Amino acid sequence: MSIELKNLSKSYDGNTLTLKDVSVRIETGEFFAIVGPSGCGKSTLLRMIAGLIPATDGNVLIDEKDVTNLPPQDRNLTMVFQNYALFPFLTVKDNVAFGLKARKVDQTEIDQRVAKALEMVDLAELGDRKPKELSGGQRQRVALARAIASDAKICLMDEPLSNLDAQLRTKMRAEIRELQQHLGLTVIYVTHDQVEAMTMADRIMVLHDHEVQQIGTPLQIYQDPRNAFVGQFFGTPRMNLLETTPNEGQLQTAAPLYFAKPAEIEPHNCLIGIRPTNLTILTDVSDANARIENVEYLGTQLIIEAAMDDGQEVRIVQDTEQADLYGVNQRIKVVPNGKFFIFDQKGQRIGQGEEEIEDGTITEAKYALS
Ligand SMILES: Nc1ncnc2c1ncn2[C@@H]1O[C@H](COP(=O)(O)OP(=O)(O)OP(=O)(O)O)[C@@H](O)[C@H]1O
Repeated sequence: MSIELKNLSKSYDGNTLTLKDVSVRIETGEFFAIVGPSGCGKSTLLRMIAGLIPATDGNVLIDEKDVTNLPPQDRNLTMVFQNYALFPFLTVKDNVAFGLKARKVDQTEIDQRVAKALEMVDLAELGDRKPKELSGGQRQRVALARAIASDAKICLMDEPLSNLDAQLRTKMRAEIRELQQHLGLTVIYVTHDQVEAMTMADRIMVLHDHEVQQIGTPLQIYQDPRNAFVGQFFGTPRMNLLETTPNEGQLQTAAPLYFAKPAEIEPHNCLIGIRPTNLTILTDVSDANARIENVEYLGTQLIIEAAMDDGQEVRIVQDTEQADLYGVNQRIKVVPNGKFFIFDQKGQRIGQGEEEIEDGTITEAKYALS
C-alpha cells in the first residue's frame, strides 16, 4: 500500500510549528527511513501518519484514500515502538494475538496467524513464556511478530532497535529488512542513527529545523547532499566544513588549502565541505600547513585529527598501512584529494568540485555549480 503526505504540518501549541509542510509519496513495498537529530519531529510525523495525533494542516493518503480524519484502527497499519509495548502478564502467544482478539477475529484464524508469525521471527518454541523470561532481542521479535500477525500492509516503526546492544542491533536490522521484503510491507522507519537509515532504507527523508532537508536514496544523500547539514549528518567521521578567506580569484582556506573555484562564486562567501576520505597528508614538505593532534586506529582506517595553521580543525582518513608515518605534533601538509562541496554561508550547496593530487602536485581540478 502506498502512503502520500501532502503539505503536512504540526503545531502543538497553536503558535510555533514543530513540522512544516512535509510532502512525500512512499510507494508500495518501499522501506522508507525518517532520520534527524533528537527533537526534530520524527516521532511527531510518524504519530500523525498513524493517526495517534491530529495534523494541524495537510493530508495523509493511504492507497490514494484520504485518511487524515480516520482513527488509527481504520488506517490499515501496524506499529512497532522502541519499548516493545508488550503486556508483562500475557504470554508471548497472547501478546501476539492481542490485537486480533480485540478485533474479534475467529479463534482458529488467530491461532494460525500467531503460529506463523512466531515461526517467521524464530520464536515458535517460546510462545508460552512471559516477556520477562526473554532477552531484549527476543522481546523485540515478539513486537515484530505482533505486527506480522496483524496482516496490515503498512508497518510504522519508531526506533525499534534502540534498546538493543550493537551486535543484536546489526542482526535485527538484517532480519527486519528480510521480513519486510518477504511480506512486501511498506515500512516507515524512524531512527536518529544514520548508519541504520543508510543500511536498511530504499529512501531516506532527512528532517532538521522543523523541515525536510532532503529525500533520496542512501547513495544520493551521501554523494549529493543538498546542504551542509545533510553532508555532515551522514558519514563517519563527519564531513569537514572549512571557512574560506578572501583571496583574489582563489578559493582558499587560510591554512592555506586551495580548491578549484567556479568563476561565479565569491570566494569569501562560502564554506568548503570535504569528507575526511577526500583529504590526504603529505609529509616531508617545506610548506606544511597543519599539525597532527590525534591519531586513532579504527580497524582498516586511520583517523587523523589535525589543526590547520589558521586554527580550523580537520579530520583526515588514511590507510592503516601508513600508520608509522604519523605522530602527534608532527608538521604535515593537508591537501584535497577527491570530491568537495561548496556551500554558501547558510549551508546551502552552491557548487562542487574535484581535485586530484599525485606526487604532491594537483593533477586535476574541476568544478561545477549545483
Ligand atoms: N505532546 C507534545 N506536546 C508538546 N510538544 C511536544 C509533544 N510531543 C513532542 N513535542 C515537541 O516536539 C518536538 C519534536 O518532538 P519529537 O518527539 O517528534 O522529536 P523526535 O525527532 O522524535 O525526537 P527524539 O529522536 O528525541 O525521539 C520536540 O521539541 C518536542 O519537545
